[in-house]
Amino acid sequence: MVSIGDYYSFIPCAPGVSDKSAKVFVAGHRGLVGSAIVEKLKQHGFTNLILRSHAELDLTRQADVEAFFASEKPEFVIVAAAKVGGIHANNTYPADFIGINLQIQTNIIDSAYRNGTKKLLFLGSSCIYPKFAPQPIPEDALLTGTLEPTNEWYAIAKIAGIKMCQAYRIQYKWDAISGMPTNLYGPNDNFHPENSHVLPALMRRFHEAKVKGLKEVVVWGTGSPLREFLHVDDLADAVVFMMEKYSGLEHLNVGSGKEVTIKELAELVKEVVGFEGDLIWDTTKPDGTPRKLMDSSKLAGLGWTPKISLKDGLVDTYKWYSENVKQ
Ligand SMILES: NC(=O)C1=CN([C@@H]2O[C@H](COP(=O)(O)OP(=O)(O)OC[C@H]3O[C@@H](n4cnc5c(N)ncnc54)[C@H](OP(=O)(O)O)[C@@H]3O)[C@@H](O)[C@H]2O)C=CC1
Ligand SMILES: C[C@H]1O[C@H](OP(=O)(O)OP(=O)(O)OC[C@H]2O[C@@H](n3cnc4c(=O)[nH]c(N)nc43)[C@H](O)[C@@H]2O)[C@@H](O)[C@@H](O)C1=O
Repeated sequence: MVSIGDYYSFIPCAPGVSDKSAKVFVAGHRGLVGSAIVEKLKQHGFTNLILRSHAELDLTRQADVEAFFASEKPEFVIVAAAKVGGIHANNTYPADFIGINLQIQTNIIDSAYRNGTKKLLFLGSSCIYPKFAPQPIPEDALLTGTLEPTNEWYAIAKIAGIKMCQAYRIQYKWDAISGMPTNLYGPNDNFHPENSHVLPALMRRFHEAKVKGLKEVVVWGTGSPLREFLHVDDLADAVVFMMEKYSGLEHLNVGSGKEVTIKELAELVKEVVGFEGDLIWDTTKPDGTPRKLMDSSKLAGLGWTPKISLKDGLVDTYKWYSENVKQ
């Protein structure tokens, strides 16, 4: 039997982004993901990138976004702008995480469709899946169970983004696709002490402890949760790959396929940074989802695989941090 997904996965003459002079709008180009995508597009020879900083274009403002699309008419759009943060930020600012993300993605997706964009890629996150999803998590685990409470607001916004792309594909035969990255890291990450994700938070904390000669560093939770990490250059590579090769109703998982416990991650970051003191576990802080390893075999089946190991990626990120972040 042909499912609705199979039927609408094919749009006649759905264009991939192959013309290197095509106008490509990367929303959020100064962030971790957006900056890596811009570099990757340049490496692939794209010459006509449309970029706006947050100060130049506030994507939560519907009228401004509509005016921008009406005047620029980008042919391809990659949505890497969002309100993003780690477990503490998600848990502390639920209104921002649901409200800002719904506004940004809705404004961009609708304006892109109405102004003739040929293809749009929306980025979600592995937190869209139920807290106790089967592992590794297949795409069809979406909406099969209760979400992790620390990030349900953000997850609901991201699920709405996937569904909006699907609805526009079904109703308008428009080529909107979605990619769900696992936990990302790399140059240009957010190293805020409380609001960032675990990897940049620990890199900064270990680095500062090394510089100050401290004997101990506090790490949140029990250390037992498992996380899958992907270097942002691999994610950027997958994004360009999907823009060129994928046109389908279903969102695609983008992961490394490798998981570590937070304790193992902390030991690895400690080693790369060269901090020699002890780890103290603050179990008053939440662990979040116990495990979220994604099944990325659909993307692998199309021919994409990650290349950067966690160790190499950490060394690369710490080099960038040492050279670029004010001490
Ligand atoms: N980092 C991760 O581990 C993961 C990220 N993702 C997804 O990847 C995407 C990018 O995340 P990431 O690069 O990490 O996030 P960042 O916070 O590094 O970058 C987000 C970018 O969006 C911009 N932005 C935010 N709000 C607005 C606004 N109202 N108007 C214009 N620009 C705005 C930010 O600009 P400014 O800083 O000036 O506000 C920033 O440049 C998101 O969709 C996220 O959900 C998915 C899985 C994991
Ligand atoms: C990408 C993903 O990121 C978020 O989910 P998360 O994976 O739980 O994110 P996290 O990186 O903040 O934490 C991972 C683990 O690490 C532990 N942990 C230890 N020490 C620190 C620490 O110092 N900071 C942080 N942030 N976590 C720490 C922490 O307690 C947790 O067990 C979502 O909200 C959502 O944004 C999303 O989609």
